[in-house]
Amino acid sequence: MQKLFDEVNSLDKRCYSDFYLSEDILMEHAANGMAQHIQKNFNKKSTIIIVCGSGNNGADGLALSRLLHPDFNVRIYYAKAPKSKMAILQNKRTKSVGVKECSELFECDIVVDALVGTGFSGEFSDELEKLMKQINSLNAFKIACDIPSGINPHGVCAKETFQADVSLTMGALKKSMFLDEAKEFIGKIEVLNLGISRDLYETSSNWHLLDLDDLQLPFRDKKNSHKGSYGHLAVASGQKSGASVISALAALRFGAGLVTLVGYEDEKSLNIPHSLMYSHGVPKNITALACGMGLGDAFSDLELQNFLDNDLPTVVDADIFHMPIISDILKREKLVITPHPKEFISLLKALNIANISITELQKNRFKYCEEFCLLYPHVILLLKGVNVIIGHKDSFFINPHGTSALAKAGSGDVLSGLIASLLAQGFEPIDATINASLAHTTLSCKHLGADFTLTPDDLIDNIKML
Ligand SMILES: NC(=O)C1=CN([C@@H]2O[C@H](COP(=O)(O)OP(=O)(O)OC[C@H]3O[C@@H](n4cnc5c(N)ncnc54)[C@H](OP(=O)(O)O)[C@@H]3O)[C@@H](O)[C@H]2O)[C@H](O)CC1
Ligand SMILES: [K+]
Repeated sequence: MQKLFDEVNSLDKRCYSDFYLSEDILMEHAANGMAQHIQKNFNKKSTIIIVCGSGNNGADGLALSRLLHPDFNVRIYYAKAPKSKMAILQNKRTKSVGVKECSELFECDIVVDALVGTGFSGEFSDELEKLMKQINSLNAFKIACDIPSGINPHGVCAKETFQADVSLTMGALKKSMFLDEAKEFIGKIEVLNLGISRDLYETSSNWHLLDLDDLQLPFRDKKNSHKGSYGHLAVASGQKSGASVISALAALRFGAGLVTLVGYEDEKSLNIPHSLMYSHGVPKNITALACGMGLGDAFSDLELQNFLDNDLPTVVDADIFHMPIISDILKREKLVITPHPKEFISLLKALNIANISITELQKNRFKYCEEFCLLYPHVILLLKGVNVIIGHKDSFFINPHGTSALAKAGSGDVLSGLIASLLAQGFEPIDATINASLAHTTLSCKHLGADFTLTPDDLIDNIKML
């Protein structure tokens, strides 16, 4: 798990005041980190264009050029004249060692984007937008200095943002790198050391990035056990029963001792897989509930109330977010909700938190998750997206490991099944949500076929490879 920050200016300032480091020392380490990355991964004599802007991001690029010259064939492209104190100083140093500039872009091995970093605001001028298009069209390997130019600290991406293969970011991870919109531009991420260990550079943070190896799987340590030792999950099975079957099968494979579909259809007409139970009411020894997937209007209000008439850990998803009963459900303890953006905006509207479009939500995912969790501190929120956000009270976790392979009907049903399975097995709701989300993305990474071929059945099948 790694810490995430809104901004790192205050962390830099702490280095000056508490550790007696100067801006120059920090910048030299930033540039040296980038130089080491290039020296490790590319042949000497590779041709490198460093596109520099007027602020300290440009200054980082200028310092990098000095460190790589003359071992590499470096050219500076001045997109804007050096303006900040450090950019002017670095430019003098660069010129004094004889780094050459270029007035036009050309095909090269590496292009480094040091046009603008965390100081970006507004939009690019037409001229810079055209330049960025040109840079993006180069075949060169693309390295973003700190953050791709065009992503601002609030995560809003410019119309033409640098498309990095790798972002070499200074000191600590910034939250803006993990907005869904940024996923297209950010590439791989490496954090560079600024002359002090990352542990000392970083302060505390309520936001964390989940690593795949944070995953904790169910562990069967009891030798003298039976199916009841691992929980009994009830899944509401409604109009589109396939969704509940997917959830139930995922839950069973992920370790729940017993999974029962609860519905009011004729069992024989449904063709239920033989590993699942089917019941017209909630069995007595249930340890967790899952509700909403494919539910439609199959349950009467009374049937739904009966299903939920207990204080068991519960995960709700899909159709339930559009039903009036959601406001009662949100009063439950041990509740996990897993909306996708469209469901979340409908929920925010129903709860009078905000009346916003999906675009507005996607640009401000962090803010709206925080607002919801402040008002519903007992609920675990999992907001779906390419970078999943999990929130509880004032703690937030981002799972960035999802891929477009998961963009398929039924993926969400698998996720709710995984969460429900861990709830049934006794995991705390926040741990169930984090671990199920990590397992879900790990399952998609284990898929051997092309990404477009992944189905919910593959995900369930892959659970045995965890
Ligand atoms: N710990 C660290 O993160 C460290 C980071 N360092 C590097 O410093 C930058 C941040 O430097 P800063 O000078 O604050 O900001 P930038 O260089 O990113 O941006 C400011 C310049 O960008 C120009 N700008 C802003 N918006 C636009 C725009 N829409 N179009 C064009 N240009 C824009 C602005 O120009 P003006 O003419 O408007 O003034 C500024 O000149 C950080 O990202 C790191 O790379 C240090 O190395 C220390 C450690
Ligand atoms: K940049």
